[in-house]
Amino acid sequence: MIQAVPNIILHAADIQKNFGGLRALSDIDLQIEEGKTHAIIGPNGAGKSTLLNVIIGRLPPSSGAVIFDGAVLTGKAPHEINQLGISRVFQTPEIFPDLSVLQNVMAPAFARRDGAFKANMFRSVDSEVEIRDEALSLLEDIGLVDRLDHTAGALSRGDKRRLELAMCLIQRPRLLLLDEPTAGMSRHDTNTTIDLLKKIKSRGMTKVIIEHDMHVVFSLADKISVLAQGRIIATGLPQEIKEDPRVKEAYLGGSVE
Ligand SMILES: Nc1ncnc2c1ncn2[C@@H]1O[C@H](COP(=O)(O)OP(=O)(O)OP(=O)(O)O)[C@@H](O)[C@H]1O
Repeated sequence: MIQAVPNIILHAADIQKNFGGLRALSDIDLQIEEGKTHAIIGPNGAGKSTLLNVIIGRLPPSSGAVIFDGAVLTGKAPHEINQLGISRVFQTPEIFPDLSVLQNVMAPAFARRDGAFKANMFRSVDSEVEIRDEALSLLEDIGLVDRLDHTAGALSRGDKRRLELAMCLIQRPRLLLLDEPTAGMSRHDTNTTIDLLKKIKSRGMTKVIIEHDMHVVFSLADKISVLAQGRIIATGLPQEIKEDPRVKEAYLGGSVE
């Protein structure tokens, strides 16, 4: 067991990741403060998704370690990392397409309660009043409560993404990782999602968010790290990042306003 640093819930320490001859991540040292929203930004191919995949155990680092609340995650399977309290919203939503919207949100709550999914989990669904109420409240938050009995597979891509977010939230993770949570959404849906993520923040959940949309980043982030060519070139408060010449250069004239 490694000593937990106060307020730091996650520490990716000295991470390198190689794909054959390509070094995708170099000398990564990322510290995430509990209860905060930490955005990771950077140009295409900078290594953002690779870093997220290393954190959630989908990719082993070539060297270095990821520490969550004093426990080393490196070497653990993704489901073990999930059980420790880390959830991730994917770029491509991972939902149960044949189940209803409500059943999709309730399913992870049964897993949370029982420690595993069960084949008969919906048999006594009506007696699971608390789980149902929690799911309905989340569906209200994401604006899907009027479609709770629709088949999830028939939802639009943006709605599927918000559904997946509700499926993560009902697990009550301590750390939520969001990989471009508003990609492909209309401006209206993006703003609904920003409002929802602000609401979660008031509940004290820690979030790491990868995002290209600077409106989303600057609406939500307490802290921002900038990745370029596999290295963190800057970490700071949003205003510091906006004014950092290294960041402007990494975007090659692109705007971080
Ligand atoms: N499984 C893989 N095998 C080989 N190379 C990979 C693999 N995954 C990513 N890469 C390479 O690693 C580098 C970082 O990719 P990554 O997807 O992490 O970047 P990103 O910052 O998430 O990009 P984007 O913003 O476009 O999603 C890129 O050069 C990419 O081609």
